[in-house]
Amino acid sequence: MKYNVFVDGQEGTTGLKIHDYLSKISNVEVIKIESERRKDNEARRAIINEADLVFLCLPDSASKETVTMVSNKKTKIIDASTAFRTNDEWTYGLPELNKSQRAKIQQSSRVSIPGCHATGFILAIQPLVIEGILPRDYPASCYSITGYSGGGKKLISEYQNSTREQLFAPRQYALHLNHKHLPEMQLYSGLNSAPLFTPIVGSYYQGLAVSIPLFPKMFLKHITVKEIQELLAFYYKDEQFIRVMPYESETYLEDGFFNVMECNHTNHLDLFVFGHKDEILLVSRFDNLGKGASGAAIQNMNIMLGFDEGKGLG
Ligand SMILES: NC(=O)C1=CN([C@@H]2O[C@H](COP(=O)(O)OP(=O)(O)OC[C@H]3O[C@@H](n4cnc5c(N)ncnc54)[C@H](OP(=O)(O)O)[C@@H]3O)[C@@H](O)[C@H]2O)C=CC1
Ligand SMILES: CC(=O)N[C@@H](CCC(=O)OP(=O)(O)O)C(=O)O
Repeated sequence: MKYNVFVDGQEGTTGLKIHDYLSKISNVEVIKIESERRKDNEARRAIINEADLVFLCLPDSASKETVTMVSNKKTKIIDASTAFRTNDEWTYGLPELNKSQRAKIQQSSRVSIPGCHATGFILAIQPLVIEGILPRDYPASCYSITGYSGGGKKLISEYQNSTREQLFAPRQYALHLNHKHLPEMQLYSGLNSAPLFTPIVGSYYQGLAVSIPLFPKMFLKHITVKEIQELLAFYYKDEQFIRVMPYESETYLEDGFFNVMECNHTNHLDLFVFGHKDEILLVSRFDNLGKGASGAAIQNMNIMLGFDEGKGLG
């Protein structure tokens, strides 16, 4: 059986990458809209209601409007925007979140893809909350380094068409401490409040690493840094896309430097545990366009349509 799949936002960064993945999956038929009609609501409404599954790769406001156009009860939606991630009528598309999330995704017809920074934070921290190591009122913080493709066509164009010297240096942003991923970071980490989060964009296309400092003296239980690594490795042992690196992760550094681009062009997320008895640094590394967006969208599609979860992602 072939499924009709439509990508709304087909010419955007996330949409183009989803098309790349779809081209490797035989049992989907990709329906496209003529380029000049891609913002024509009547054309979009018709095609959306013809499709078995639609990816929305649009700004939040356009996603919200588009969802109101769906009248075919059989049409499944996967939304890449921030619009529905904490909406309880939608399922959070992070299959590795806990033992029941995959089944929820499979049964759902409305799935929201997690934010890229949020993916890295939640997957690193929530096992420690669930296992009663981190108190729910832990004052968490994290910073994230991302390639500029995370900002979509506009930021890509700024980086690729400007010679402004300041673009060569890493740039912090969201310094009002109100980044749009905070609500989902709080809700799905299990913490009582959102972390203090500072993202940094660098002068490279793709690749992301979220770093989370932890202070064991604030833990609820005594646990060594090596045991934290073992706990994460056990928690994710059956997950094909999550790799928990051995504790002596320094061997994965290059002359002492971390390579933020190592997971690029894959759907993998690598988790590292650095530190010693008084200070721990968790780092999750992945491709912002892979597990951080389009790869995650395909993984969710595979679950929703009953395909092998890694189909097209290899
Ligand atoms: N880039 C990334 O790493 C990630 C992005 N996301 C999210 O995915 C969504 C898409 O992001 P991204 O691909 O980066 O963004 P882009 O800006 O690269 O692409 C957005 C696309 O949406 C189209 N579009 C905008 N408004 C409308 C509308 N009203 N009707 C139809 N099409 C419209 C644009 O058209 P046009 O071609 O005319 O510009 C463009 O093709 C966003 O919500 C973003 O936050 C999520 C995770 C990561
Ligand atoms: C460099 C840059 O601007 N990155 C974006 C990446 C996140 C993104 O696209 O947001 P959603 O996943 O929520 O859609 C940001 O931090 O806002």
